[in-house]
Amino acid sequence: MNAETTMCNDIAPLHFDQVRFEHRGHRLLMPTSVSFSGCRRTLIMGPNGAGKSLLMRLAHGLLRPSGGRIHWQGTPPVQAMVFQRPVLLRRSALDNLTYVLAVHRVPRALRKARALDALERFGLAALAKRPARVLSGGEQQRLALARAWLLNPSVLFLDEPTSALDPAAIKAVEDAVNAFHQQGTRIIMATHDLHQARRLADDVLFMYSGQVLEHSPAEHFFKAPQSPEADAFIRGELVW
Ligand SMILES: Nc1ncnc2c1ncn2[C@@H]1O[C@H](COP(=O)(O)OP(=O)(O)OP(=O)(O)O)[C@@H](O)[C@H]1O
Repeated sequence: MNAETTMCNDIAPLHFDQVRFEHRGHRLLMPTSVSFSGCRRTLIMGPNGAGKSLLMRLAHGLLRPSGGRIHWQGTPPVQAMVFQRPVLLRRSALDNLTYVLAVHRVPRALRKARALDALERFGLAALAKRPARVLSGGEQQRLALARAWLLNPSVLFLDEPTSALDPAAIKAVEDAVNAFHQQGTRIIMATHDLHQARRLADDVLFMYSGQVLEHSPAEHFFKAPQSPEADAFIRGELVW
């Protein structure tokens, strides 16, 4: 067993046990039981409105379930989340990163060097002084990833992080996702981009209309989906 496998096995599994979510009388997530373990790249797929973001927000603790139980089997790991539209402070790219380090009580003397190092890693060194909010969509997303990188998360949630990006920016984000994975981070990422899922997924969780219809290894999912909805989705015939 290599060091990476050992490290990943140390990340607590996350279990959903009959978790449901309702809002104003509408059941948006049907009772769902799924688990996330190891350091796999799990891609949550499904058409618009299927409940992908909802599931991720519940998993990351941003929403409370209406019923059922979400629990980490062991010590809850360090987690970070990257959103479709990054939420950045009205400060420079560099200051967005030093701010996070300050919040996490990293000694002041170390902050700038660490932040510059993260900017460099994500190809943003030349933009360090630029206001974060004027960066392009792809640059903002890389800045959000750099910010997550500073936290050294064991679990990284990404909610459709490339949906507004051009092909080069998509590749940069996917390379970053793989860099996290290679350092031993469990990836849980929502997308409706089939090509992206084929490139990245170790396993696929397919959602449709507030239900998880399948959770299977990527190879199985793409070759032999178990539900007619997933089959239609893979053939590009299921839009919502
Ligand atoms: N916090 C919330 N409160 C009330 N309704 C919500 C909440 N979050 C999501 N919804 C609703 O739940 C349904 C599922 O939304 P969700 O954003 O999870 O879908 P999705 O699969 O991520 O879709 P998309 O691919 O379009 O982003 C939608 O009908 C949405 O309007």
